[in-house]
Amino acid sequence: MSETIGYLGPKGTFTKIAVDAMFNGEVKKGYKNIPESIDAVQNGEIDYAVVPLENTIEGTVNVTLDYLIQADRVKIVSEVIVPIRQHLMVHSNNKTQPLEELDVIYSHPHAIAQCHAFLRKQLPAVKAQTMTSTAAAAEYVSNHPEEKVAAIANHLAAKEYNLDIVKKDIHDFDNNHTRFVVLHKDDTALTSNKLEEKGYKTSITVSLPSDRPGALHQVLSAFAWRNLNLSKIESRPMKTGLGNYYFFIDIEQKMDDVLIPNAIAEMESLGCSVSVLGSYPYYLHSGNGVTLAV
Ligand SMILES: O=C(O)C(=O)Cc1ccccc1
Repeated sequence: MSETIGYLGPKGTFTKIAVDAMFNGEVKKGYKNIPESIDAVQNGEIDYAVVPLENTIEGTVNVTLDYLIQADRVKIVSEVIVPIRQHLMVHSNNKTQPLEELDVIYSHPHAIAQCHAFLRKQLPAVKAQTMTSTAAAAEYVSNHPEEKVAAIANHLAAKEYNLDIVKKDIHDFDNNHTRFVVLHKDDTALTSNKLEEKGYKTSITVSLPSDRPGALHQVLSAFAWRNLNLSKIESRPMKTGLGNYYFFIDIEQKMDDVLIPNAIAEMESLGCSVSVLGSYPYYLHSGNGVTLAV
């Protein structure tokens, strides 16, 4: 039986680009939001979910990180980094309308944030309003030719919803990439037969004991003296009170039998709670097919 892959839908999202980079002929199912796709893996309704974790311009996708920290029954099994190009698009009936006359520009909050300077400098009077995804914004614009609206989305969404790109590459910084992770119910790493492996990461969460001075320093030294390279450390509120945090940590190395388990044992002996979210290969999507013929 074919496997099912869940993603933030509808068709034409950046998450769908990540899905297509990692998977082939499997069944693909779009969800209205990221938590729904993570729940679907946890319930066994689908086999894998692909979710955005962080972006070079806008940083962490908090909803994904918070959900991953709480979702104890899913593991990260793979990662793909995708180049992101944001374009402004309108219904073809409105392609000659001056952009200053737009009432609303719709998109996903992360996409709006990635184009913040463009919107503020070039279209300061136009309202930016969030939608559940960039493709949902494109779909709305396609269904409302009578409204003075535009969407920020990718070239596939423009194609899928028959929209005209009126301004391309409106993201504020050229180096715009998003890191997507693949979630699964068990921790078997998922390798790609299409992309070249760039390396391996192990992701963990750590919560500190409440009243131990220097605990974070000691946690970091457990990695430092073992020469374990960290590529991300981010704190997120535990939601139990001000000052209580989880730390999400990426170690730039595959889980081994000695170094990482011993670092975890050292942190636990300090009174920390540690859980391993996954040890997985990561890939870079070349952006093939992302060039625009406009
Ligand atoms: O809305 C989308 O297309 C998504 O997949 C979420 C997202 C938004 C902006 C950059 C990367 C991912």
